[in-house]
Amino acid sequence: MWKAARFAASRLSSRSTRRFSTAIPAPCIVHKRGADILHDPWFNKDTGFPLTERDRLGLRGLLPPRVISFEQQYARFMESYRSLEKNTKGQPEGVVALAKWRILNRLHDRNETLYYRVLIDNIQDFAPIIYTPTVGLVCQNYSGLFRRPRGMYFSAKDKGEMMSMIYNWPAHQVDMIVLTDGSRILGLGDLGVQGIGIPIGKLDMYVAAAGINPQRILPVMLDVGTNNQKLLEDRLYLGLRQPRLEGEEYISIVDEFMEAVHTRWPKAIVQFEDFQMKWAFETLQRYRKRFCTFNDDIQGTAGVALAGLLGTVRVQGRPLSDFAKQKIVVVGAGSAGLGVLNMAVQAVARMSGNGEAAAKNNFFLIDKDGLVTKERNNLDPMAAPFAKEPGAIDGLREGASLLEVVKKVKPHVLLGLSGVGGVFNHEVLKAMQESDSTKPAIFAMSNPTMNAECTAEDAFKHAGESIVFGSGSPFDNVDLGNGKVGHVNQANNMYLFPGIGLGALLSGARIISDGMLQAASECLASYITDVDIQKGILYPSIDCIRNITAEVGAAVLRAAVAEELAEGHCEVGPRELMNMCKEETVEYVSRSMWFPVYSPLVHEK
Ligand SMILES: NC(=O)c1ccc[n+]([C@@H]2O[C@H](COP(=O)([O-])OP(=O)(O)OC[C@H]3O[C@@H](n4cnc5c(N)ncnc54)[C@H](O)[C@@H]3O)[C@@H](O)[C@H]2O)c1
Ligand SMILES: O=C(O)C[C@H](O)C(=O)O
Ligand SMILES: [Mg+2]
Repeated sequence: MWKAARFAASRLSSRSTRRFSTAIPAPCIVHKRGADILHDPWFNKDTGFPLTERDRLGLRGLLPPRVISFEQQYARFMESYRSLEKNTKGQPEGVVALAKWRILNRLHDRNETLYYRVLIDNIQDFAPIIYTPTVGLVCQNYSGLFRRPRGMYFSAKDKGEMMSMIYNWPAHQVDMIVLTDGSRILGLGDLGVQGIGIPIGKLDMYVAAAGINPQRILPVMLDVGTNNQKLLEDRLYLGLRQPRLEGEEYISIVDEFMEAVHTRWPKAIVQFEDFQMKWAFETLQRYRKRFCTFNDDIQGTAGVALAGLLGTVRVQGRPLSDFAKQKIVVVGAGSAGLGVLNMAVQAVARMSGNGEAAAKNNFFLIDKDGLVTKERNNLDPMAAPFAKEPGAIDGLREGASLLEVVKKVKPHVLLGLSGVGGVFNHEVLKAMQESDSTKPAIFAMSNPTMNAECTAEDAFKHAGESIVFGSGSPFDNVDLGNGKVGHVNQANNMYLFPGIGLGALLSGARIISDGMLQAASECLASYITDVDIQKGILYPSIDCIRNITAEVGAAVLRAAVAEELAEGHCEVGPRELMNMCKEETVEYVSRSMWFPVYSPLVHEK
């Protein structure tokens, strides 16, 4: 439905933004003419070009004569989307999902203003298409789906060329870059160049949730080869047909890219996404003090999970300080699982005041070889701090199975970031009924849907109706009968990364500190009201993602100011940022968000 009120509000807010004019550009005047404008999705208004613009931009005769309003165009698109939904009813899920992705992608290719407007207004319906889970299917089928390029591709063959290549990007300013090497796409593994779908989807969320101007986003693929044999043998594969670079060769490519980006856009924020674990940690350590960068899978996920864990304590009706007493089993010792453990342990240490060593006691880490203990051969240095003394819990040996651990530990929380669908099987879920909590939490955070550790339905069916449930990809709420509903929370880093990026951008901080990330997580945790918490709701509805992002962005910005990292953005300097109270900061962040409306393309005479 057309959101007239919001439309009016956006116009009002863009007027009042003048005070801090940052993200909203002056009326956009185009230098292109005729068909070139119609083929440029940023400027194109399709049948919406008014007659004056048709006259002065050489468009007369290139369009049917009737001028259609933005509202009518919007309604027309939604009508075709709804009829596609109707016509594909009963067809296999994947076929329907890809058909929906195609219709949205065609609009994205043609008319960005209309695309982002329908995305923002229908985020609940469209996020599962442009983001997880459909984006996973899109990446898997990318070579077949490819029509037009989006973003930039830097390959191992471009070594030595990146500094000049970066100037091939047509936009003068870039604020937000999402970068992948395609090595761990969701739980789907190495998809090589096909992983570009992930940066595209994440940046769509940046536009929808954080109001980053889509002219200033850049999805990037670093193609250093692939170890996926099937892709290497696929004649349609569009990436380099060579095994992945390793060691120095690999890192020199990433170094060159980071230098090139920093040279052209020193203030751009680079989000690392879906890198295999070794490079995720290595690149984070290597760049986080030199560039404004973060790793979403390690740091964004950690913040969202921590907010969910704190919410769980509230659902149990206990004071937040009881978080230190929660026994938490983390399944998956990769970039995401270890990121969560690091942040959660720091939070416990802060709350209990007993230091990090003691804080680790209640956390248990399981990977593909079972319980991680100090007896593990070739113990990964990143996992080592969380390895248990063997026998620390009666009878639990190195490599104990998930079921054994759950039965012995009786955890308050079972949190999966393993990428393995169904690993929380019926037995494991049943064992959670013996948890020491009356309202245990089960987080099946792996993506996409088929990689979730369990389904929502199975969780409520086997672990009991009193559980709190979260999943990385969306599931429908579960009907428990007698009018009762098992609430499904989407525990996905989409609740934080847009606010982290936007807050960092507007603060003008040179780096993204732990304090800024902690502020983001705390802000999300406190967003939920006690009334929602009573219903097992840990995260707000995605429908209000812009409001959440404004709050999170403001929290990040204020943390940057408090740590004296903020250098300001555009005309808003550090002193002005410092003088803003909390409410003014939230207002500033909200008003800096770009909102899709057609801008005039010619000066009024
Ligand atoms: N919900 C979110 O916001 C979110 C964020 C980040 C990652 N994820 C998901 O988490 C998953 C893992 O991501 P990652 O970056 O940590 O991957 P990763 O490859 O770095 O780590 C995967 C870990 O799972 C372990 N594992 C594999 N099989 C297992 C099994 N049968 N039992 C227990 N552990 C097993 C591996 O040993 C490894 O430690 C992916 O599916 C990803 O989509 C979700
Ligand atoms: O992409 C997502 O939906 C979340 C996360 O970044 C992931 O890698 O699974
Ligand atoms: Mg990711």
